[in-house]
Amino acid sequence: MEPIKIALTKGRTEQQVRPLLEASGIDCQGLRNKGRKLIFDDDPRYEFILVKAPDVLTYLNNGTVQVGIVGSDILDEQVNFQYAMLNLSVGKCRFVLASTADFDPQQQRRKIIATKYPNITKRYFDGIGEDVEIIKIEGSVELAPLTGLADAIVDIVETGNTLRENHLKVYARLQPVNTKLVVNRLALRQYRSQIKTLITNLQAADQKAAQSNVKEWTK
Ligand SMILES: Nc1ncnc2c1ncn2[C@@H]1O[C@H](COP(=O)(O)OP(=O)(O)OP(=O)(O)O)[C@@H](O)[C@H]1O
Ligand SMILES: O=P(O)(O)OC[C@H]1O[C@H](OP(=O)(O)OP(=O)(O)O)[C@H](O)[C@@H]1O
Repeated sequence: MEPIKIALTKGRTEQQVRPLLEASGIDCQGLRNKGRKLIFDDDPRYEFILVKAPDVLTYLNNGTVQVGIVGSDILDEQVNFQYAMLNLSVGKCRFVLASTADFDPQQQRRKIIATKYPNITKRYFDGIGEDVEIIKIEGSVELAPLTGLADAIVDIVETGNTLRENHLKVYARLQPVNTKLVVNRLALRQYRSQIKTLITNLQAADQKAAQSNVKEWTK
C-alpha cells in the first residue's frame, strides 16, 4: 500500500505534534533526530514532509500531499478553505488587537494596523464597521506600535510574555487558534480507510495527552 503523504508545519507545530504522532503508534525516529532532512518515511504507512505553515496548503491544494497539519491561523487567513478534519489540543493561542498603553481605540484618524495576517485583520475591522490601513509584516510584530510603524497590531498571543515584556496591552480578543489536521478532499475518497485510521489514532492520543495535561494543572 502507498504511504499517506503528510505536510507537517515545521517549528512549533512539529515539536508539539510529534509526541502525539508517536503516542498514536507512528514511528517518528527520523523526525526526532532530523538534522537538515526534510522527508521522513520511518513508518512505512506515512511519509512526512516538513514545510513552512502557508506551504502546507499549497502542497495540499495541489494534491502533492493528502494530509496537512497546520495552525487554524493559517487556515483562517485563507479564504474558503474547508477541509479541517481534526482539531488538536495543541498550538492553542488567540488573536488579539494590541498596542501601547496610550493607544486610543476611539481615535478619529484612520488607524494603521500591522500584522502577519492581513485577511483576518481586515475581516475583524470590517466586522466592527471600521476602515483601517493594514501593513503586512513578517515577524516581531510587536515592534510596529513601539517604533511608530503602526497604531496597533493584530497578532497571536499564547502566554502573553511577548506583550508584557514589550509593555503592550490587549485592546480586543479575536478568534482562538489551535492546530488542525486537514485533508485534501479528493484524497479523502481515494484513501478513506487509511486516513480514517490516522485520524482515529491521533484523536485518541490527543485526548489522552489533553487529559493528562489537565491532571498536571490540577495537581
Ligand atoms: N506563541 C505561540 N504559541 C502557540 N502557538 C503559536 C504561537 N505562535 C504561533 N503559533 C502557532 O504555531 C504555528 C507555527 O508557528 P511558528 O512560530 O513555528 O512559525 P511562524 O511564526 O509561522 O514562522 P517562523 O518560522 O517564520 O517564525 C502558527 O501558525 C500558529 O498556529
Ligand atoms: O504570548 P507569547 O507566548 O509571548 O507568544 C506570542 C508570540 O509568539 C509568536 O511569535 P513567534 O515566536 O512565532 O515569532 P515571530 O515574531 O518571529 O513570528 C507571536 O507572533 C508573538 O510574537
